[in-house]
Amino acid sequence: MDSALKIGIAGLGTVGAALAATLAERADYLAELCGRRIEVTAVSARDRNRRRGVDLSASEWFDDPVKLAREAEIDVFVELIGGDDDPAHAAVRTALARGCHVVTANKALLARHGVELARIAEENGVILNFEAAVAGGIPAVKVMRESLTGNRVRRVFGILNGTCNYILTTMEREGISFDECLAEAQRLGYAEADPTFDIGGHDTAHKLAILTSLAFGTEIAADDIYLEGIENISIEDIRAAADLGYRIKLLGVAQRTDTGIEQRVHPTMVPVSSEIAQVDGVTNAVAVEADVLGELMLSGPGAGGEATASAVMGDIADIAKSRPGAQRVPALGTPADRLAPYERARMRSHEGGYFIRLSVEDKAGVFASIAARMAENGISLESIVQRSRDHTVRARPQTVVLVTHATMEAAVRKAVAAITSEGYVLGTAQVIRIERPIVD
Ligand SMILES: NC(=O)c1ccc[n+]([C@@H]2O[C@H](COP(=O)([O-])OP(=O)(O)OC[C@H]3O[C@@H](n4cnc5c(N)ncnc54)[C@H](O)[C@@H]3O)[C@@H](O)[C@H]2O)c1
Ligand SMILES: N[C@@H](CCO)C(=O)O
Ligand code: NA
Repeated sequence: MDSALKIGIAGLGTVGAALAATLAERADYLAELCGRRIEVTAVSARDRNRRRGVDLSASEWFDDPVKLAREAEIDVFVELIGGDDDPAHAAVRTALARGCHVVTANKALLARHGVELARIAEENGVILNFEAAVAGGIPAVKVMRESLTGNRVRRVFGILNGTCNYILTTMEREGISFDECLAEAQRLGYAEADPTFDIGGHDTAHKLAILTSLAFGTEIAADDIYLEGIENISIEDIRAAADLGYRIKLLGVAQRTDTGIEQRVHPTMVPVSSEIAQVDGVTNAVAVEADVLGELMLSGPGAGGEATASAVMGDIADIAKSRPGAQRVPALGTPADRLAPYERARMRSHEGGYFIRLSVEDKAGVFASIAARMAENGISLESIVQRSRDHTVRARPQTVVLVTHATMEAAVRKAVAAITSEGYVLGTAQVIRIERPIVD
């Protein structure tokens, strides 16, 4: 048997503790599979005394993860701290620069510094693996990076945040409030340390930026992704969507257009009959349209300690099995210095269907006025429905729900602004884009 692969784990929270426990529990099995033992020889976390359900007494303790990355006697540095800044950034750079392989689950770090880190890995002939950073336990990175090479991708999209999907599903199924659902997602270990990253869509944007680079061979461009979170999705929206045969999902979508690559994250309506609409709870999905392969959808556990530890363990085992020398394929699929510049398509040019929910005063002419403003902006309507709880009583406010045929984002914005300026709209118009699913 070859000499043991020594690993240092920085971050012993939900994922780090689950990883350490999993590696310990199946040490012999992994040794058999990899031809060498995987030993955790160094660890770092904030609280040395916290109970983590695994015996780490044989590992050297470092209070400073950067010191661990710089000085520990390790072959692989596993970064499970989180955040796009130091110490995670400094620790990963330090480890790569000194010739250690790196495995990370940190999508925020990769979205901001991924190209730089891939370059340092290539310069030093070491491996940078990050399967857990996109869609948790689903093998999405490897598929995009390796299995689809040679295809031209037209669109890649998915449910990339387990916390949001858990909230939306649980609100619909169990009628529990948004805040209660979020608290439960936090308790289950799905949410980020700061959950506004989840519900505000930032976490989905980080993962989308990485997926876009892998899918289109471009630099990672996380800034300025069009972003809307799920904070404003109410149970009324979920019910109105259901009445029309749709479910609401937070999707990250990247697609090639005539003017560049469109990247957007927003609540999206998908037909209830589609495969992606059935992806419930913490489950994630990644869907791809590729020219040789056709259509593909992967789904599976997207967050949580064990699911994420599974992806990290696979990345470590890949390194244990690899022969000395450089990575089989570059971290981002394309060598860092050959990544194409990212050309962003403007969101105003986005074309698709829209769901619009308006709360309006109950007075004569409103319905006709709404229809007229839509027509003036060249928007053709699939349906326009006035929803009133009691048709025998003139109740106010009234709800009007519109579904458009494919139209331009700019036209929808103009029409909604025109309707709002008429003075009969109460509150803010709710606009949710409709996505064509990959498998109906
Ligand atoms: N929880 C999930 O389901 C999940 C899934 C995929 C990816 N991730 C990613 O994995 C990483 C870890 O997530 P988590 O949920 O385990 O987070 P966590 O907050 O539970 O754990 C973070 C760990 O890092 C340690 N840490 C933080 N700052 C430190 C510092 N300055 N020095 C030393 N240690 C420090 C903490 O002590 C803790 O042990 C993040 O990048 C996260 O985005 C998490
Ligand atoms: N907070 C993330 C963890 C997995 O990346 C989520 O809920 O999907
Ligand atoms: Na993954």
